Amino acid sequence: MEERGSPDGDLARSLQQGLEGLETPIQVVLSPAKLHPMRTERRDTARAPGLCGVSPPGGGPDVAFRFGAVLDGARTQEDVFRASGVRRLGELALRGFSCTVFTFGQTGSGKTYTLTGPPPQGEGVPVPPLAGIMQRTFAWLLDRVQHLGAPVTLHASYLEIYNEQVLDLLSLGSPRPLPVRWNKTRGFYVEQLRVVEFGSLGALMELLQMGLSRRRSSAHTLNQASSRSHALLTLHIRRQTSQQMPPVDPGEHPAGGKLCFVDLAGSEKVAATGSRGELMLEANSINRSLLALGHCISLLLDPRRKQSHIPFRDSKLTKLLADSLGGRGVTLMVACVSPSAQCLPETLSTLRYASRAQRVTTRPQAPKSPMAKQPQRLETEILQLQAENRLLRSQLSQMDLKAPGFSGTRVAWAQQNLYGMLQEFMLENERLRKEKSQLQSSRDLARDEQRVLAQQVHELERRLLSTCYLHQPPFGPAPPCPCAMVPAPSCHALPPLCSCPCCHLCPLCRAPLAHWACPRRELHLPQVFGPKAPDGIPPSARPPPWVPPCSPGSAKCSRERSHSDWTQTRVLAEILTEEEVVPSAPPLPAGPPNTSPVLRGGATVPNLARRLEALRDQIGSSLRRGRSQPPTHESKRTPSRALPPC
Ligand SMILES: Nc1ncnc2c1ncn2[C@@H]1O[C@H](COP(=O)(O)OP(=O)(O)OP(=O)(O)O)[C@@H](O)[C@H]1O
Repeated sequence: MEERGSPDGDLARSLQQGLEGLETPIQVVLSPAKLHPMRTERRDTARAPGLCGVSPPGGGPDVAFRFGAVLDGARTQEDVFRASGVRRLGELALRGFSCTVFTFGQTGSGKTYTLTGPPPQGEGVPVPPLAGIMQRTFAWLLDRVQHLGAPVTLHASYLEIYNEQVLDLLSLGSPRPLPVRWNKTRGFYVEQLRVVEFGSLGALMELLQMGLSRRRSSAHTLNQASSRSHALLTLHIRRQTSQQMPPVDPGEHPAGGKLCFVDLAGSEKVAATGSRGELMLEANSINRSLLALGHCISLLLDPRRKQSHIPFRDSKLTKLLADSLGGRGVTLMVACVSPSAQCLPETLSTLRYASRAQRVTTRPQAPKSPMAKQPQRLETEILQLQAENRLLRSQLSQMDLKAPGFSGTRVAWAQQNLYGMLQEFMLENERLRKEKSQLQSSRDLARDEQRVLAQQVHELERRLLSTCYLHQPPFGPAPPCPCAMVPAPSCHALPPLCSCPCCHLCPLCRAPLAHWACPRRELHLPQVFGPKAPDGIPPSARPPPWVPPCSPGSAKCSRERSHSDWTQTRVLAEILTEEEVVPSAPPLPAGPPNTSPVLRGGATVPNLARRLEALRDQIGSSLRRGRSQPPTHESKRTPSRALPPC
């Protein structure tokens, strides 16, 4: 059953339609207490849905009030639960809003009864299930949570404001006063308040029972179980996502939606209740805080309220209700009045209070998380993609119509042609790849051959010089053979000249000759083959003396190596080494400068053949000269050096 004009029909609907952030009035429902045997006389009747009229005590016309819903005393608790709109607040809390339900009215008007049912029947006696709005909301909420797609974590805190002190009704030890603090993100909050996680209705009911049994209540004339404190039970609702769920620190309120039930202590005339002593002190404290609340509500009604200061700091109650009244919360007020004629002045006062309160507006706003924004962003993206899709489709259809050349046959022909071309390119590519690999292996082979030849040339040069030295009288006797010296490593292309270590030394400076590195060789060579340089070219830039003269541009100089050159080189090497030489490679193309081995005098591979020819001539003439001259003393002593026997 749902009352017309109730919050279920107005507030929540407008919020769901995306009016978030717009000014939203506090919703008020009127709930007269059931006729009590002690209090009879009269009852106010609801003349029309949401409308109620009260006859003033001094007579005169009825005063009419309109609220979201008016529930007469014949209604059951289930009716009240359904008509109050509290379920819609629960929905909003699940969506991240901060929602508050508070009962207001004079003492004994049924505030506690409306929220939690009859007072506890004793310590340890369980709270009856579904006794009041709170239990019904708990049951509904936990059922709702179970049917949500995403997991939800639920926490509860429960406090009372007694004599202007905040006490934790769920504290593990005896409750002690807690400070109320403020910061920019949370607003007012109670420091060190215990926040308990629960996962079942039973667990929540236990928390409720614990709080109710601790809450201060006393008996006075108008109520046998009068609450002496304002009680605030808050459910913290947090819908989990995979990314966000950091653990809640002890004493810290979890972020997310909130559903807060506030059972205000009733205003009372001390004379009427007969309160004395501590009861009177409690009554004064209750009245002061309710006055502060009324003052804030009056100021919030001021259209210039943005400029005016709202004194929320005047009491603990107004601090903790600040967000519900003037902030971003959604608030439902259940005004409770007694049908008793004796209470008419208080009833009128309550109705006026409630009437003002329902003109107070808030700007409900759920905290925005990146995940909460995601659905909106995705929706926008989908819309953009759909628009792009439409545009492309229309362009495609226009292209088909405007371009007759793109007929089916032509397209098929073009496709076939392109396929054929592609195949050809692939074959060509394969051919080129094979050719490239052959050229690379040929190049590697030629490089190896080049290296072997260069080593052979070096070795022959060394032998030639050694021979020349031993058979030239101007050099005099050869130095003694330093056989004790460690021989230099032999060339890998040619075997060592002989086993004698002297053969591995420069005959002029005695430097090791494994790589033909005598630094003074250039100085000695002209003396061996000719004392004078006719052209004046420095020895380092001059070709070796055994290279046949070659005029620039002559055919011999420019010609490339022929097969006969390679054959001669091999034959010469085999004559000298008496061993088979590695087969020759085909003539080399000129390679990049840094890859060619740089031989003495800048000679490269094309010169090798000429140099070998010259070497052959020189060795032949040296040997002939050596045979015609008598051996020296040294050569007699060390005949192996005159002509290395290899
Ligand atoms: N609708 C109702 N049906 C039956 N009994 C009711 C109803 N409303 C209130 N009562 C009874 O009236 C008495 C006073 O109610 P309640 O304690 O809820 O008043 P209250 O407004 O909370 O008072 P206080 O401000 O002093 O705490 C209780 O005994 C309660 O059981």
